[in-house]
Amino acid sequence: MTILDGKALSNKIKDEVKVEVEELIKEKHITPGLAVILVGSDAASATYVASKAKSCKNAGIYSVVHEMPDTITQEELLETIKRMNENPSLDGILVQLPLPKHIDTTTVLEAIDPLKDVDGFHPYNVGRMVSNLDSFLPATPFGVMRMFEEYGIDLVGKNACVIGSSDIVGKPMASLLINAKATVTVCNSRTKDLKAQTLASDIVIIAVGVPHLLKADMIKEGVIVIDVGINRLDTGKLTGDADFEDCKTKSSFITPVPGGVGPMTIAMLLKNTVKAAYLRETRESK
Ligand SMILES: Nc1nc(=O)c2c([nH]1)NC[C@@H]1CN(c3ccc(C(=O)N[C@@H](CCC(=O)O)C(=O)O)cc3)C=[N+]21
Repeated sequence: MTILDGKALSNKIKDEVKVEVEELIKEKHITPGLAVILVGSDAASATYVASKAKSCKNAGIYSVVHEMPDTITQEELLETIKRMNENPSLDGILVQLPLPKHIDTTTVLEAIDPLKDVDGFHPYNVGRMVSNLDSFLPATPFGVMRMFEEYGIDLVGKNACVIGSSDIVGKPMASLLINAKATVTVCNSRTKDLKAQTLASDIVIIAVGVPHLLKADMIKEGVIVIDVGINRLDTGKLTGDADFEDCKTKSSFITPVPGGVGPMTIAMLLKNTVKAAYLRETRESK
């Protein structure tokens, strides 16, 4: 059994990004810039945003966190995005999710310039991703794919089960696996026999937000378990959607929580920001 060490791998990627940023500065005189919009005062969101800002700073990426109260109107938010779209020194724009209920998330995400869409949530990038064209890839599934690559995990012909069909994780994850020639099943809360699906799978990727949903009796010997869940228990401890101690007894590879997929998400966001900075000249000639 091998633990997929997302923490260590994310540090390696962050070092790569640092070098890429130095090159951009030296050769093109561009310092990559990321704008993060944070609406409201959710504690978890604020923590993630602070962590993103810190990682940017360490990598030499300029970042601004634009905080807005949850009383803001949708129009004010759209106006802010428009200004950021037009600001040439901001290469990436990220609107931290979830947004307050009175704001329509789709409208907001569609307002971001697709060439600055470092989250890869704009329909333009979603469409390109599904069509296997070059695009910004959503950071979490992108990070999972990078983990497979680094640990030499071959996806061709594998049965992969994605549990959870969100726009942010499940759907893009399924797309990337399909493009990698895996055979993909996507399950959701209405799936009739989840255990039948997981037992038939070589790879199980779970992203549902239910602590310890995946147990050893649901997986076959030698399975690869990717746990995207991050749940804070009453004790304050973080735990995943898989019962790690139980599932590891049958897994060939498994990600821990914390220290698995989470840190990869931030590393791939930095990668996407560098990619956006390389597009700066393309944007300006449009
Ligand atoms: N527009 C947008 N883009 C996002 O990418 C986005 C978002 N909204 N909203 C919230 C989710 C969540 N997310 C995480 C990033 C890092 C960790 C991470 O680094 N987790 C650490 C632990 C962190 C801790 O100790 O709390 C770990 O798993 O080891 C987790 C979760 C990005 N998200």
